[in-house]
Amino acid sequence: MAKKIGVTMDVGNDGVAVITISNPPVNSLASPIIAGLKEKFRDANQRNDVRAIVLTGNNGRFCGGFDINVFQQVHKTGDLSVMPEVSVDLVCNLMEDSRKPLVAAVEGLALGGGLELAMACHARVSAPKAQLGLPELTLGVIPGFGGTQRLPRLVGLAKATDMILLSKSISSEEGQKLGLIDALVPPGELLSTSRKWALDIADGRKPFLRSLHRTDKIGSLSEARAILKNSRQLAKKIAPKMPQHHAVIEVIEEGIVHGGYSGVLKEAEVFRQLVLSDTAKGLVHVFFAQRATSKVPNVTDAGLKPRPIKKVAVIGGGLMGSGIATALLLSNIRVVLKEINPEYLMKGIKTVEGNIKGLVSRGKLTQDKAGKALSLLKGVLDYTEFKDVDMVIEAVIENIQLKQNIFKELEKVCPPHCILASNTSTIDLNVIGEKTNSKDRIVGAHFFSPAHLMTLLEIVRSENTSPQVILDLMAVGKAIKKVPVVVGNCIGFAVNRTFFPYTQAAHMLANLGVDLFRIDSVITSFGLPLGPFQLGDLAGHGIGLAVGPIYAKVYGDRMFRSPLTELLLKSGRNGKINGRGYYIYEKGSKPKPDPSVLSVVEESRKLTNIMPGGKPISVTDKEIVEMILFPVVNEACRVLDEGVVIRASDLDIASVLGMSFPSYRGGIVFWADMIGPKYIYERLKEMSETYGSFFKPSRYLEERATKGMPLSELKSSRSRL
Ligand SMILES: CC(=O)CC(=O)SCCNC(=O)CCNC(=O)[C@H](O)C(C)(C)COP(=O)(O)OP(=O)(O)OC[C@H]1O[C@@H](n2cnc3c(N)ncnc32)[C@H](O)[C@@H]1OP(=O)(O)O
Ligand SMILES: NC(=O)C1=CN([C@@H]2O[C@H](COP(=O)(O)OP(=O)(O)OC[C@H]3O[C@@H](n4cnc5c(N)ncnc54)[C@H](O)[C@@H]3O)[C@@H](O)[C@H]2O)C=CC1
Repeated sequence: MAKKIGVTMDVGNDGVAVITISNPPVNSLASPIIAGLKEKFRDANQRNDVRAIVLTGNNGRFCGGFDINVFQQVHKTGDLSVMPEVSVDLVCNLMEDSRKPLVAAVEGLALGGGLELAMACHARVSAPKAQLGLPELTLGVIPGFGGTQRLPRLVGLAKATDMILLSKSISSEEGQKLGLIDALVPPGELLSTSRKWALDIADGRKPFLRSLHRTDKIGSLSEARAILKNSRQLAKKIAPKMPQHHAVIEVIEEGIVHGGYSGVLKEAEVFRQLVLSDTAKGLVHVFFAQRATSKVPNVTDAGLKPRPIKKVAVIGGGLMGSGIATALLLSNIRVVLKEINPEYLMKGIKTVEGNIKGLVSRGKLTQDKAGKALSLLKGVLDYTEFKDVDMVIEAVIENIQLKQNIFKELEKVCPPHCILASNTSTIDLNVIGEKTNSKDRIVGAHFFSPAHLMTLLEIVRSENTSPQVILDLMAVGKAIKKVPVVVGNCIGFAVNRTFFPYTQAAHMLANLGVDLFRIDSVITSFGLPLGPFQLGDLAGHGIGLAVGPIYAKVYGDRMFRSPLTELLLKSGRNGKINGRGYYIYEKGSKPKPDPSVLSVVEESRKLTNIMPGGKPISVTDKEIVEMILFPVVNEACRVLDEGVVIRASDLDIASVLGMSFPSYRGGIVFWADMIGPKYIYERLKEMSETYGSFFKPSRYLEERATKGMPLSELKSSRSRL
């Protein structure tokens, strides 16, 4: 069915014009909608039969803000002229300064430009539980329709800066307490109350308030400056590298010092500058990339419906199993947790309890909800309870034979509809299911540690996995608040495979004589939360040593074999787990670089003997970034070439959510395309000539560089999906 897009105006016998935005699904402010609003407001202001105006949105949603597709259009073309003039022309002149009173009738959500339109009205009536907020900073821009000026004037400066900097939404109930919402009424009374309110203003029974002209909530200049000082500190802490967080405070300050209208003008200017920033390009890409993961060809378009998953068995209550169980319980899914003996079972259950209590103590979960979640957990030592489970997620140790035996057993004890998922991080799913006749219901459910907090869920599909099973797992993933990304079956799947050169490149640099703490610091300055050495400490070096040979078996032609991990373990350093790795870990303090580890590095350097002429190489910070991340891009190219992901943006989202690649750089492939395949290819070629085949550019990269094509443009030839 065609989407009904437009703005309508109905004038009632009471003299109230109801202007309604229709642009499914969220009534975003696309250019025709903005043009329609201008036309209708002009019309309503001119018509003699209109005494007052109500603005609302169709289908229970007021408005989800400016159309983000327009940002993407600007990013593609660099042409800002497609951005309509809204802030002064529509919001100030036609709406706020209108002689006829205007009331916003809010339902569902008023976000970004949506809330900004509502704030330009002379009163706001809302249905309960509407979501109100200015999330523009998450897109690399600032509120651009006057929100930086009107929100502080309606809710106070401290609350407004908090909401804007943290992109935090509030409910209409909280909005009413703060003064953002004037009346809260049941949905059925929304329009009638709003009409009456508008007429009350017209007849002088209620005040005609223009938000931009208000000063009652701003306080004195010195009070405002103190709040803004705190906001600057907050911005520095939460977003040191984001231009929009710092810019928005300047814009708010302009309005405080020189008045709201001056603030609006500065806001418009800064907004247009930020739209073109690389940060906005990256974040807008991530917004759409995340939503695109919901569309899986031959699965989500196959006319299938997800089956209900009410009871799930998790096998293994170790690090991953306990985290997965936690995530399921928190979304009200019954969990059977199986372990091998009572001691390990108790440990697993205690870990789940600890995870849930941690959320309560951090204020993220109420005691009631925690109790409810834990009541859904049952620990077991055999398969009796498996007779009516809808899904099993196996999370035992990474051992092929053990997993094969478990899946053979599962086939016997689980009902025929039950999904059989493995959380393996490296083993081929075909190998895991080799001894079964249930290959169509075997699937990878690859969570990231800590599984109850990390949002990525890689759904690994073998050539036998049925579309229904994929769809069901996607639905469960969403229900437990993960972002499911469907990927193909290969060693390391999409994320671990793409990033296996990350640690190896860091080891190579350390063996070439570069200080490992400098490498970590350069990589964190680039935007990853941890450098490769600290990340290794966190995962534990035992794991690194165990998976090394698995990768070597398939990707051995492009591996750097570093003795560093083995030497580190020999010297009693397993990372954070035992308090010592490259860093020293003490309770209550930040990890400290351990200078004594340098003797281990020296030993490794002697064994590899790769320093040219026995002398450490000299590299710039930029070269460090390139030597570590270009091999990752190179492997990403192979992942794209082999069709391990459906689209390049899936790998972007997976790198952001699974590896914490900075979202403001748009993900690994987006970042590489911003730099340009040609440059990356040439640099890798130089590096491979100097340091060997680890850096050898892939065929895909070479082809894209030669043809001048972006890496993200896939040929759909060799898809595994
Ligand atoms: C002038 C300014 O100051 C600048 C702005 O307004 S910038 C925009 C500010 N607004 C926002 O940031 C809100 C962004 N949207 C959201 O957070 C969420 O989509 C939502 C809370 C509104 C709804 O969430 P949801 O119900 O889970 O649906 P969700 O899947 O996210 O979105 C549904 C569809 O609407 C689209 N959509 C949502 N908001 C949109 C927007 N503002 N513009 C364009 N498309 C939008 C999504 O891309 C998605 O499209 P597909 O179905 O084609 O993938
Ligand atoms: N550790 C990590 O960061 C990640 C690990 N994985 C994968 O998850 C799986 C589990 O890893 P971890 O939780 O780290 O291991 P772990 O060693 O912490 O836990 C494994 C648990 O499985 C139990 N177990 C073994 N055999 C069992 C059986 N037959 N029945 C029931 N329980 C059994 C063990 O007693 C142990 O408690 C592995 O396949 C691993 O590759 C996946 C993503 C990340």
